[in-house]
Amino acid sequence: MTDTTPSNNKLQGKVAIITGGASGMGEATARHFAAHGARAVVIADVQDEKGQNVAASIGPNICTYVHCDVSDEEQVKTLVDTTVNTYGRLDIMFSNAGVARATQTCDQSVLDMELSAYDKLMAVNARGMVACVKHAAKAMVEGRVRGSIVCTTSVAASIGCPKYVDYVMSKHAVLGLVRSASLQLGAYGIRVNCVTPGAVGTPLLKDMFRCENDEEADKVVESCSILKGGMLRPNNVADAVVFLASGDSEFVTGHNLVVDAGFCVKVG
Ligand SMILES: NC(=O)c1ccc[n+]([C@@H]2O[C@H](COP(=O)([O-])OP(=O)(O)OC[C@H]3O[C@@H](n4cnc5c(N)ncnc54)[C@H](O)[C@@H]3O)[C@@H](O)[C@H]2O)c1
Repeated sequence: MTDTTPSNNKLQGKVAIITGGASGMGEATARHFAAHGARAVVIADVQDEKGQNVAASIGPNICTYVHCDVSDEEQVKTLVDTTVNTYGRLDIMFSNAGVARATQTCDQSVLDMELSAYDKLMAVNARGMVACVKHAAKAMVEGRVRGSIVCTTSVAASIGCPKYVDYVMSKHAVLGLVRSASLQLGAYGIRVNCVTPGAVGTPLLKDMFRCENDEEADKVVESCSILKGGMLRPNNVADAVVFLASGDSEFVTGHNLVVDAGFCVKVG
């Protein structure tokens, strides 16, 4: 008989990697994973001091920080190999690292697109994502783990924008990756899903919308929300990632879980 008792330990004993875990939604998810009983949470990021502080605050017995630039496949492979060597397996990959733009001077509209900036952004947001899915999946197949891979895309994957063409393209690419990978990895019992956050007041959003402070970021978040009476925060996205990472979504794969306070309904 299925146990229907609600559980706060949805990830008991699991080993997880979170890219972009030093900040924003990755950081919130690292805290949620630990609170849900994960045995090991490995934060991978390029912001070393921030990442080390987050890991220390969660607790060194559960959480560790590893420097990993996801645009470098070797670093991603080393991250996954080290995790498996240390903890014996990999159950969850939350591939979440991303950047809003690669240059401060250009908004990347079609007519003034800087292709060198496009290359840099795609190297993180698209190439980095596929490197994480590839190496996590290989470790899960080799370890015979029916794991869960979750990728962060964006509402930008479902709309066109007057600027940030490279960002919009990179997030469309994540949807294609998740759909193809879920099809190919289903044979091994590995699930691949994505989470689509709406506007959330993180450093990335502040950079994209050139917000000077939290109040300006909150205004952007509010203007993107049709659900009033609250503000979409990193924790709300982390709740969705816990669902996709845990047995609660045992037969969910190839899915795009939208957590956007209604933004997509409004625009589209
Ligand atoms: N904030 C939003 O409104 C929003 C909306 C939709 C989607 N997203 C997506 O959510 C994800 C998380 O972003 P966030 O909003 O929490 O922003 P954030 O800036 O707080 O976190 C992003 C993290 O990714 C890390 N990172 C950047 N480049 C990296 C690299 N090459 N290798 C490893 N780590 C790298 C950063 O150092 C940072 O810690 C991103 O993929 C972003 O595109 C954000």
